[in-house]
Amino acid sequence: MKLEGSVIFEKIPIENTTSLQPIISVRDLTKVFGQDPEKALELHRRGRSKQEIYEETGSTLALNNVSFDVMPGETFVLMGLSGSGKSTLLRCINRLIDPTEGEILIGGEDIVGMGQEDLRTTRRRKLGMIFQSFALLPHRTVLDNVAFGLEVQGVPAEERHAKAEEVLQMVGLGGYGASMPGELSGGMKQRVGLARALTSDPDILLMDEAFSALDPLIRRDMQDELLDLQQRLGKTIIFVTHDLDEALKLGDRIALMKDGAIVQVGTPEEILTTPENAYVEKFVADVDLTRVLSASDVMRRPEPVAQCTAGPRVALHLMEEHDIPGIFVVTRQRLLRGRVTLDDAAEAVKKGKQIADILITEVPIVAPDASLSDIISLIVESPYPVAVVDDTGRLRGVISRGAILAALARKGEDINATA
Ligand SMILES: Nc1ncnc2c1ncn2[C@@H]1O[C@H](COP(=O)(O)OP(=O)(O)OP(=O)(O)O)[C@@H](O)[C@H]1O
Repeated sequence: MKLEGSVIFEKIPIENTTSLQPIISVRDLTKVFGQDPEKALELHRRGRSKQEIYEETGSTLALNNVSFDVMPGETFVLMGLSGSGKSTLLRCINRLIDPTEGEILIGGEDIVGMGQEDLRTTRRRKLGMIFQSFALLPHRTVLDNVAFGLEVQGVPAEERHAKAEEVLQMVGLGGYGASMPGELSGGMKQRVGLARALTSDPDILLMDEAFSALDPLIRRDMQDELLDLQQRLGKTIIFVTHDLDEALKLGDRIALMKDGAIVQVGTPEEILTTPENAYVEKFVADVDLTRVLSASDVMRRPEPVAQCTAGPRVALHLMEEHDIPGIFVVTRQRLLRGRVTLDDAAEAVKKGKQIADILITEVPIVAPDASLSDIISLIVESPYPVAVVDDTGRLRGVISRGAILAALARKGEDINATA
């Protein structure tokens, strides 16, 4: 048996995503509300602010040169304060609002220049929309609400009801088809909204503050449900929210908006740890990092210390020399067998045992993507550093109590350093 730390911790090749085409491409999108968009745009090109443009023309520059791509299967969150342009941007994507300038490609098709017939087809086949207000028809049953889109398309009753029943099951509302919307709680109503958007099996879900009207607990349930659905169905989601916690929880990437422009696009971690300007920094200042960081963010990569055949005396010497509190033993670079502490090694030397004889096998193990808030008590209570092991059994890293504090302090410093 060999004692190895992590000589083998080469980077795992990340799935090659460069060949993927974006499912949504937004380029230089601008929207002016009001009588005089030309004048407003001209002032905008001359560098006038949103406020100045409004004062001079009475028109509102709601979107200001917005560009971004969304990849298939991604949850892309539009976040920002009230009035920053999130809803306008979302509604331009399905053309509930016509942009003033710019380009939006959905699956390579230009939706801005599309005629009404093609637009209807694209909306039906590719885009599902979910609103904060649920927008259910109060005098129709849940089943008929969910089947409504199919009914409009002329799908026969039996077929559309079967499909509606299937999606109701999917969102956890099997058996509620005969209920009326008024009999349902807010969370259930929003499940109906979700089911209705899913009936036509669109590639893209556009969600506008979809959970904002719900009680906090129900809201959390719905967020979990959405993550679960997304995992199962692989939809592309554009999710509008003004709530940073929600954005951090749901978003693969987040676009932070201000005054109609995107101020930063990045993963939740990038937004938190490398804010591009003072506005983003202020926005994320109060975030609880333990909820965002995962085990792999705070773990220390284990170093190889010795061959197992060297015996406990060598291990003891190396551990003392390098101030290593303990070693994990890894067989064939994969299987975590357990752990030897400095005391154990000293004991083994005294008794002439082999390291293999004194392995502690009940080592706490966590997954690399476990959130720090979920594992923090385990780490604090564990007498040993916790092992981070991936689903192939490979030891990816080690988290000690000190490592958490160090990581949190480091993230804090990173954030301060970018001020
Ligand atoms: N139909 C409209 N006519 C005129 N101005 C509008 C219209 N819709 C939105 N606006 C303005 O455009 C700007 C962006 O509004 P938008 O609703 O997109 O922001 P938001 O970030 O979604 O805000 P909220 O979270 O409050 O909905 C705001 O200044 C708003 O007043």
